[in-house]
Amino acid sequence: MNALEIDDVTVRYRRELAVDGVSLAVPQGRTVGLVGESGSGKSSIANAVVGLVRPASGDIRVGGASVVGRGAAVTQARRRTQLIFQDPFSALDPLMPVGASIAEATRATGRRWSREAKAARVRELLGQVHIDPARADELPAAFSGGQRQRITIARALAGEPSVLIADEVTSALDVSVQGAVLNLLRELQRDLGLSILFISHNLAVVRYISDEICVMRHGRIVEAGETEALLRDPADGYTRELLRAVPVLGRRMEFEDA
Ligand SMILES: Nc1ncnc2c1ncn2[C@@H]1O[C@H](COP(=O)(O)OP(=O)(O)OP(=O)(O)O)[C@@H](O)[C@H]1O
Repeated sequence: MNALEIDDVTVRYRRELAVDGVSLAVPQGRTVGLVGESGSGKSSIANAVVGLVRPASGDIRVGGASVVGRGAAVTQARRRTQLIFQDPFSALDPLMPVGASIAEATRATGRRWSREAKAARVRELLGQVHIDPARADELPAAFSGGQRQRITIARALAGEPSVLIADEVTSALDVSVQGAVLNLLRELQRDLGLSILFISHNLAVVRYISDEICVMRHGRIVEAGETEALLRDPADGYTRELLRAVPVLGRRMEFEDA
C-alpha cells in the first residue's frame, strides 16, 4: 500500500516547465529520497503535495485520496501530510513560545482539543524530539539551530500526519547536528510508522536515510530504485556524476567507466 502517490505530475510557472510528468510512490512506512541539483524541481513537487502549488496536470494521492484541487475531501486528505521547512530559523514565530507553536499545530488534526489535552500533547511531542518539555514556554531564540529543527518536526507531528515531506531539512544546519536530525527522523519513522518523502541535493544525506531513491534532473526522474542497488549500479550518467561527488570514508567512489 502506498502512502503517497505522485502520478504523472506537471508543474508550470508561466512559461517554465519545472516538473515534467513525474511519477513516484512512497510505500507505507518507508522513506523515499528525492535527490537532484538545485532547480531540478524537487521543491515544486513538495509544494504540490501540500497544496502550495497546483499541478498543471496529473494527480497526487495521500492514502488513496486526491490532494489536488479543492473541496472537503481534498482538505481532509491534505491533513494527512505535513511539510517540514528547510530553515528552522524562519519557520518558527520568534515571538511565540515553542510550546504555543506546537499547540497551535494540533488544529491540523481537525479535532477539538481541551486546554489540558493540548498541553499534555505538547509535552509528549517535545519529549519525542528530545527537547526538555519544561522548556515549552521559551522562545525560539533560546534554542540552537538543531533544536529548532527538532521543534519544527514536533510541530509537524502535532498534525498527526501519515506522510512527512522533508525538504532540505538539514541544509541550513551545521554538519555536526545534521546527523542528529537524520537519526531523529529515522527513529520517529520506526516508532510512528511514518512515510517520508525526503528531499535533498545531498546524495550522502539521502543515502543515509532512504530506503529508495529517485534521482531528478531538469524536472524529470532519471533513475529510481532501492537505495543500495541504485548506488551500487547506477544506470544513469547523471546519477554516477552525483555519486562521484560524495566522499565515502574519506575517498571518492570509483566507477569502472570513471
Ligand atoms: N514560484 C516560482 N515561480 C517561478 N519559477 C519558479 C518558482 N519556484 C520554482 N521555480 C523554478 O522552477 C524550477 C524548479 O525549481 P524547484 O525549486 O522546484 O527546484 P529544486 O530542485 O527544489 O531546487 P532548489 O534545491 O534550489 O530549491 C527552477 O527553474 C525554478 O527557478
